[in-house]
Amino acid sequence: MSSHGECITIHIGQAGCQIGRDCWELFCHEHCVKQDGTRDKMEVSALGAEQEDTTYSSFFSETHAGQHVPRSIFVDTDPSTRDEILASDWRKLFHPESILGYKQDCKNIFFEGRFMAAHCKIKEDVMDRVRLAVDLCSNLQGFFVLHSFGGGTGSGVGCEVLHDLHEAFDKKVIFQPVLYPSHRFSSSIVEPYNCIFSTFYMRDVVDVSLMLDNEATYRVCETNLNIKSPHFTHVNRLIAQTISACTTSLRFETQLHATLVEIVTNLVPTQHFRYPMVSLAPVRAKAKEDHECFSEQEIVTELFESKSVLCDVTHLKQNRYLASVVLLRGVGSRPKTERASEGYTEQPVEANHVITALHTLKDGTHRSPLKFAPWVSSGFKVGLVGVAPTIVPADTHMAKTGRQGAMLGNSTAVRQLFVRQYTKYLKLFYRRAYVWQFIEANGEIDLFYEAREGVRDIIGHYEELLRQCAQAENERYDGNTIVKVEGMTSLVGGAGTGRPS
Ligand SMILES: Nc1nc2c(ncn2[C@@H]2O[C@H](COP(=O)(O)OP(=O)(O)OP(=O)(O)O)[C@@H](O)[C@H]2O)c(=O)[nH]1
Repeated sequence: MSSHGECITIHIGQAGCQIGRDCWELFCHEHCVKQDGTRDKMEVSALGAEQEDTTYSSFFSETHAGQHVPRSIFVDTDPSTRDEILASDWRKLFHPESILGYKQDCKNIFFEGRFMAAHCKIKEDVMDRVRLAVDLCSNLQGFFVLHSFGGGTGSGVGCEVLHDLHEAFDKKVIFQPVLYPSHRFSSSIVEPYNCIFSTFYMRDVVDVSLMLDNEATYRVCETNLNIKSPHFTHVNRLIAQTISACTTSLRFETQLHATLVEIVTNLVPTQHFRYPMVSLAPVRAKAKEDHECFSEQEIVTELFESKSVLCDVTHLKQNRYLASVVLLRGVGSRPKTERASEGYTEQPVEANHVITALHTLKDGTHRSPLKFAPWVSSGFKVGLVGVAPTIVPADTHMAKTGRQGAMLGNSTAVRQLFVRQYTKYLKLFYRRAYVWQFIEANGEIDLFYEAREGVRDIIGHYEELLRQCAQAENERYDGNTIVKVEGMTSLVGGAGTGRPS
């Protein structure tokens, strides 16, 4: 039994399942679970203090045979995802019936996904597996539902599953890491339709949508990991590392608690603003492995820099944070003169240092201070775990560091993602381009208008919030950007950030 309560992960569609596989591979390495699901006793005892830590049972259930089974469900309409998992080295890890595959994909169409979910028994199958997984929990915390908004399965099947999940377990947290379609790296022309429908239909059934996109993740792979032309393997490993950093306080004994409920409570001031971005730091190339050590101050500062954020937003400093959750893990930094072999003793990350670092960032004395909405007085939730991050052996690009942090930041900057997809949607819909395919897949033209209005409302809430911030700070909102009364500095200007007409 887990002291924190259990979490069930659901991976939907190709992107959700592929990233899910990488997440579980990493979790297994972190908790010394081997490919066949047994725990490596030698590795566990080498970890010392971690030996007694059974918190990992929040993500793994243990059978009488000593097998550790992920509390997870994989579902894709395309049969190849299931076949790939069952042919991989990790096939013994997963319960075979928790990997669901069907006959054909959803052709990139949201309504096809919804139709298949209802008529091919997909959501019944998923909910059956969910109920079985819930029966194995003694104190379920909630669900992680990982999928993309660009494909038909991730969006359409995801939407149906989330509605059922919300209805059946309305008291449990639903935490949704979302791969939002990105500016340049889209794989289909109808992604804006899928994305706007998903954003609209899932807005009331999920507690938190953690926004990630391929564009920013590719950029971090290129700039921080020095990978010349990254592909999904690299991107997925980085996303898995980020999700791992976001869940450490749920899987390890903590020095400072951050349960799923606490994370959501602190992060979401109102239901309108529940789209935090996420960042990971430090992310360094292997070649720099022994050349840097990281203090709490450095990690915290880097977490709030736009180069560390895994969704493609600009003008971070000119936007406003509503809340943020900082999750740090690791042992002491490794100054060059104090290598382990030379009597170096491990010091856990210090809670006081982290909190001081956060306040320095906020109080205006820092070289690039953070700006919160004027009525937010504290704004930080901190979680700490004294276990160093792990890199999977196959990852030859990322340096192993003794410490790592993730930041979930609820910022008005996220509005840019909605605006970009909304603008693309309007351009396509103005010409009624590709609409017939959505209608043929059981969509209705009215739903296009409804979704458009719904997402416009979401964007409108962020704009109203910025207007209120401007008023409270004695600045001026000019209908599109906010300008300083003195000095006329643009607050939210920049390409792709304005509101579409
Ligand atoms: N990071 C990452 N993105 C992916 C991966 N596979 C697909 N994507 C992105 O996800 C979006 C498409 O979603 P998919 O998950 O492939 O599609 P699906 O949900 O399976 O839907 P259908 O193919 O229509 O059944 C595109 O923006 C792709 O660029 C992956 O393994 N990793």
